[in-house]
Amino acid sequence: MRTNLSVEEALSLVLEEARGELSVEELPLKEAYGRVLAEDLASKVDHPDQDDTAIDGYACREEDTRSASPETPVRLRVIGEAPAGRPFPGEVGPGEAVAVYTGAPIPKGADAVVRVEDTRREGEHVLLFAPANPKDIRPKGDDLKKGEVYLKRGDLLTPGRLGLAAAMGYPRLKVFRRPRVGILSTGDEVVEPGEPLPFGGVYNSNAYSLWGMVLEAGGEPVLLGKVPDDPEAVLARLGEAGPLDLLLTSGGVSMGAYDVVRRVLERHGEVIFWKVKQQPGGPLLWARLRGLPVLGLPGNPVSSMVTFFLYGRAFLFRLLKRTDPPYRSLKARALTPFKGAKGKKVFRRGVLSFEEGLVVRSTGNQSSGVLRSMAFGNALVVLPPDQDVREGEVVEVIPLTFVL
Ligand SMILES: Nc1nc2c(c(=O)[nH]1)N[C@H]1C(S)=C(S)[C@@H](COP(=O)(O)OP(=O)(O)OC[C@H]3O[C@@H](n4cnc5c(N)ncnc54)[C@H](O)[C@@H]3O)O[C@H]1N2
Ligand code: MOO
Ligand SMILES: [Mg+2]
Repeated sequence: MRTNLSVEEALSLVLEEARGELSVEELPLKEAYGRVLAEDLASKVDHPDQDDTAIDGYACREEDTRSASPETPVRLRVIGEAPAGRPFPGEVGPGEAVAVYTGAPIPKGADAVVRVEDTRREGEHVLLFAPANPKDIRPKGDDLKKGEVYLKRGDLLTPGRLGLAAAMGYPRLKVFRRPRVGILSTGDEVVEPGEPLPFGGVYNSNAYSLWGMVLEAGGEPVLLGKVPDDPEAVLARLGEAGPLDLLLTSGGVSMGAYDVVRRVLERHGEVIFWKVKQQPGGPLLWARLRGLPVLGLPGNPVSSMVTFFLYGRAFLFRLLKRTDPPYRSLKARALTPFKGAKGKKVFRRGVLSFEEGLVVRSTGNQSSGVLRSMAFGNALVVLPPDQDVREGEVVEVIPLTFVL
């Protein structure tokens, strides 16, 4: 077992275990939203499928219209119209125009369009008060070229990408199965919300914060309930869990005599590392139990969320072969001081906003037991070991919200 690792060493040991191949399922577009593509997608079509007009107006020959102005309008004969989806069957000759509507194919013979606002219709004719512009023609394949790959295996299906898959002609998509992530809460004092709270009890918040974080990361959370600080109970509950790709436990990984998770994993599994030089989340544990990767999250509510975000989420991204990184670092100006810690990388919670540049403020009380910092913070403020940040200094921040 390794111990007292840096964040970077710990992360690389976690990612090493994300080796499995997730099976693939094929889903209709709507159900594929928020899932991860398991195949590259080449467009089945050109879009537009021929040159079309970007504006409502008149398609004509640009050379006929060069002298058009409000004082010297050009008069063309209107020989027909082309609404979107109904191409004009004939050809535009000199001195002629076809009324076209946004998205309609450009009629043969025309090479420019004048916008309807710059014209006046007079029966069979139209007066042009400005020259027609070739730039208002969208060339064939401007958006999509048939055969070109626009979506890749590992791409998260965001709203724009789901629309893109539809635009390319796909009614169904092959996506990776969502990894099943067990969430086991430990602690004699932990009580489910809704039950009466005994003296010294605490409602089980970790299971629900983690439920949301697992979903957000593309996993399928499986609540395994709560077990007391008893090794037999922990093992028995795991035996009932069904197949999992990752197990999250919360609590029981620190130094206490009742910190049972660590002892169970030492005895019945293999602990890969325990303790990372970070705060919160210092007692984090990473183990294997009968082939199942186990992330032992510290019980404090902030610690369990921050460690899942940094390690569990990254593990799931790797398993899903996601092309987007699990998180991104930005720089922001601190508008409040942030306290570092000796020998540890520190992840404070802050509110990041844009006010003449990116700025970040502390969420207030930074204790690992104060869950409101995660409920109302939107970023982690990263402090290298032994460093405090003063008001006005530039600091590394990791947004907790979705950034591609
Ligand atoms: N002597 C030492 N004591 C502690 C150390 C240390 O290094 N030396 N580390 C501290 C740090 S840092 C953390 S973090 C915690 C981690 O403790 P455990 O993982 O063993 O967790 P527990 O002791 O079971 O619980 C800690 C805390 O969290 C509350 N908790 C637990 N589960 C839940 C839940 N599902 N929902 C809400 N809250 C939960 C629990 O009641 C405790 O208050 O250890 C420090 N101690
Ligand atoms: O690491 Mo503990 O997570 O500081 O409270
Ligand atoms: Mg403990």
